[in-house]
Amino acid sequence: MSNKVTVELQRLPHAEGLALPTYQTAQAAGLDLMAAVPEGEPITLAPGQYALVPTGLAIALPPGHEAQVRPRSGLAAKHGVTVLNTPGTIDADYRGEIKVILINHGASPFVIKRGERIAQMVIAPVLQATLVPVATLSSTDRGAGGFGSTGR
Ligand SMILES: O=c1ccn([C@H]2C[C@H](O)[C@@H](COP(=O)(O)OP(=O)(O)OP(=O)(O)O)O2)c(=O)[nH]1
Ligand SMILES: [Mg+2]
Repeated sequence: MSNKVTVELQRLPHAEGLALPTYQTAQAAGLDLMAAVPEGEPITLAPGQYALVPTGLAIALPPGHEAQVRPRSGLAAKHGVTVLNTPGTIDADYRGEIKVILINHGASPFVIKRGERIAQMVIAPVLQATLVPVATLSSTDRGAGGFGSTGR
């Protein structure tokens, strides 16, 4: 089964000179996204602070797909930095710049320089539901049990 899909990519002027996002290994799920902040003007996130970080990229996904903006585990494990709205959703009809909402949950300021890999983007198929209102739902063993109903 092929897992390849073609996605149109537009590099905005402030992405000039930055490498294209790439899959870092043969079967990587995510394309690493780079910060397109101006050279010499890094963003510094104080502990607890968040910011919208530009990538300088826009895409046109095929209908029936989305892109998910996910954290990089290395930034989370080493610096406490993650994507605030993870997974961020890029809709197939969005043509604006992809931006990453990064938050610093760590104890030290985190500096984001131009070209730094800040997040990863996973392309995924999506289903759109046709909602059918009903009076009663089909019954199951679980029923309304949740939130730890099966034990700790
Ligand atoms: O991390 C993100 C999340 C979203 N977007 C862009 C692409 C997406 O298609 C659009 C809208 O995102 P979302 O639906 O999550 O935000 P919203 O607050 O519901 O805004 P809208 O009313 O524009 O849908 O913003 C990003 O660039 N980065
Ligand atoms: Mg929305």
